[in-house]
Amino acid sequence: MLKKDLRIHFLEKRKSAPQSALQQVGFQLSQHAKNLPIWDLSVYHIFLQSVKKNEIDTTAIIDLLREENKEIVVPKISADFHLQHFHLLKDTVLENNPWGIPEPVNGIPVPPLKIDVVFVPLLAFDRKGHRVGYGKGYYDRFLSECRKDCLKVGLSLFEAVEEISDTGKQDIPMNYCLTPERIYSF
Ligand SMILES: Nc1nc2c(c(=O)[nH]1)N(C=O)[C@@H](CNc1ccc(C(=O)N[C@@H](CCC(=O)O)C(=O)O)cc1)CN2
Ligand SMILES: Nc1ncnc2c1ncn2[C@@H]1O[C@H](COP(=O)(O)OP(=O)(O)OP(=O)(O)O)[C@@H](O)[C@H]1O
Repeated sequence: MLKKDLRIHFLEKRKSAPQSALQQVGFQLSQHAKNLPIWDLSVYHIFLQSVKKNEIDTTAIIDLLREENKEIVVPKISADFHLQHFHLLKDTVLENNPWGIPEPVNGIPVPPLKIDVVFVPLLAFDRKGHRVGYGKGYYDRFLSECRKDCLKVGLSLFEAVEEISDTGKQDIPMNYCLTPERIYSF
């Protein structure tokens, strides 16, 4: 299937998920995350839920990262479809952007090369670990700035589709995807 069709289909499907389910899924994914071989590292990047867009609630994963004493980094939209990245500290002030995504108001940027693990927001993914996001290329660009050995863990409400047919050179595949049902390794 084509990315644009998958995007439409799964955005629509996500609209009907109640907030309680998004919280429940977040908890299930955090339980799966405990079983991934990713815990010997230091710097973990995670997105903050947009309630408005019915995204997965990532609070349980953030709590897990805090328990494990990991450095936590979150994204902020910058110019030209680029992201900047800031530490999430206890006193970090967050403000919702126009898409309902909480973002740090300020901070010292963390270079992508310092990041060891990225939890990636997904609309859909396939059996090879390719992904579909909102289609603005924010994560495509960001992941291309990370180290080759940076681990990429997709978080998805829905199970894998058979194949995304229009993947290209700039698409960086995931190492793992977590869904409510299972862990996919690629
Ligand atoms: N929670 C969360 N944070 C994230 C992402 C995400 O998917 N989830 N991102 C993943 O990429 C980046 C932000 N990506 C975005 C991608 C698309 C649009 C977007 O649809 N913009 C529309 C305007 C829609 C409107 O006006 O309401 C547009 O530009 O046309 C916004 C943010 C970084 N932070
Ligand atoms: N590394 C890159 N540098 C510049 N442009 C890029 C890069 N990667 C992807 N793009 C562009 O970004 C746009 C969106 O790509 P794509 O359709 O793969 O979206 P997506 O992966 O669903 O989106 P996202 O990265 O926002 O989650 C495309 O027009 C693509 O050409």
